[in-house]
Amino acid sequence: MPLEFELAPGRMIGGNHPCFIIAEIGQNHQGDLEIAKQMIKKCKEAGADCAKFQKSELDHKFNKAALARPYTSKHSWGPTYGEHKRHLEFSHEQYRELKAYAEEIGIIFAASGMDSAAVEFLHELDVHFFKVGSGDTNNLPYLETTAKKGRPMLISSGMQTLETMRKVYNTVKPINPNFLFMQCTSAYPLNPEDVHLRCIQTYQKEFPDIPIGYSGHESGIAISLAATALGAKVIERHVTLDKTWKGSDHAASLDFEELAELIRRVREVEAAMGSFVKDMRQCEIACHDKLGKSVVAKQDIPAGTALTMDMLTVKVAEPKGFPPENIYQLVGKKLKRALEYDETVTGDDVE
Ligand SMILES: CC(=O)N[C@H](C=O)[C@@H](O)[C@H](O)[C@H](O)COP(=O)(O)O
Ligand SMILES: C=C(OP(=O)(O)O)C(=O)O
Repeated sequence: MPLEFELAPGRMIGGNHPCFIIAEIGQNHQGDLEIAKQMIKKCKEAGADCAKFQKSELDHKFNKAALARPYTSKHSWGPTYGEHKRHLEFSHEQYRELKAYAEEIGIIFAASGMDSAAVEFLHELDVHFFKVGSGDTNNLPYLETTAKKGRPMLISSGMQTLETMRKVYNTVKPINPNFLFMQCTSAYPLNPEDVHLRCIQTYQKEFPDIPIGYSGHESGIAISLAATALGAKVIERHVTLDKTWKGSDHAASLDFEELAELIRRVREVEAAMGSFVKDMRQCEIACHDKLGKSVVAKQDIPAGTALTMDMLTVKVAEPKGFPPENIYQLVGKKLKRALEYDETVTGDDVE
């Protein structure tokens, strides 16, 4: 059985617990603390379980040459990648303020630690769990030190192979049993044909003792709902105040109306998943009473006749009678009483 575990105080995930919805603010705050707070508030109002950021310690996440790389994209906040990232990076003090604000308005605060130093800071910050972004999923030393902190881990899987995910499982599992994998394809925005929802099922088969989630970078909500129907226990989606703003992730994000709609629909899909057992449901009885069919006489049939199929038909009948799924059991049975054309046949009418 897939594991259930407590992701945050009082909030279990996995099993039949409600899907945990992470609104990924990421770096869509444009480097502006007030925008970040406004977004946390909107995450809460939309009904998300968690508002999430990305914390990097830039000298740990990137080497010097990567920081010096020119970044000429229209989404760039500086001439080099380092300057771009520095513009988007909140300080420790600002993180403390954001976490306090999230707690004040009653939404779980989280951030992915984008390198081991960031994880160290988030651990000090006392986040409830660690999100491992796809960039660190094959970073085995990072996984080991993060797992040893003893907090639950949500491990994304963009840019990875199944072989690598097996290594990740074998690295984390012996240290920390409370983790899950999230299907993810790291492209922004993500085309439907690149989503590969079936990998959710691959993970469920390969790693049957952990819950599976979905981190999506597509547009719209349909694919995340399908992921829920396939059993995703955590859904993470980027959110934005404006999809047209500068920044690599805005176009692949949900606005807050879409986020609210996603959450409503996720709850609807969860309610609809129901039982593996097929049966007539209580709520179907009224329809069955009105439109359920019975066996009726296709002709006048004298008492004592041995029934044949050509004497019988199936109709919505009053009163209800013999169930059509058992009609062949009537063949050869003797009638105890005469039946008129169109009369309901009941079990009591035959010997
Ligand atoms: C793989 C990964 O980390 N992906 C993150 C999570 O989805 C993204 O938010 C990136 O941080 C973002 O797309 C980077 O954009 P730029 O390079 O413009 O800062
Ligand atoms: C990169 C991240 O997530 P994902 O890989 O799930 O998109 C993240 O959480 O920072």
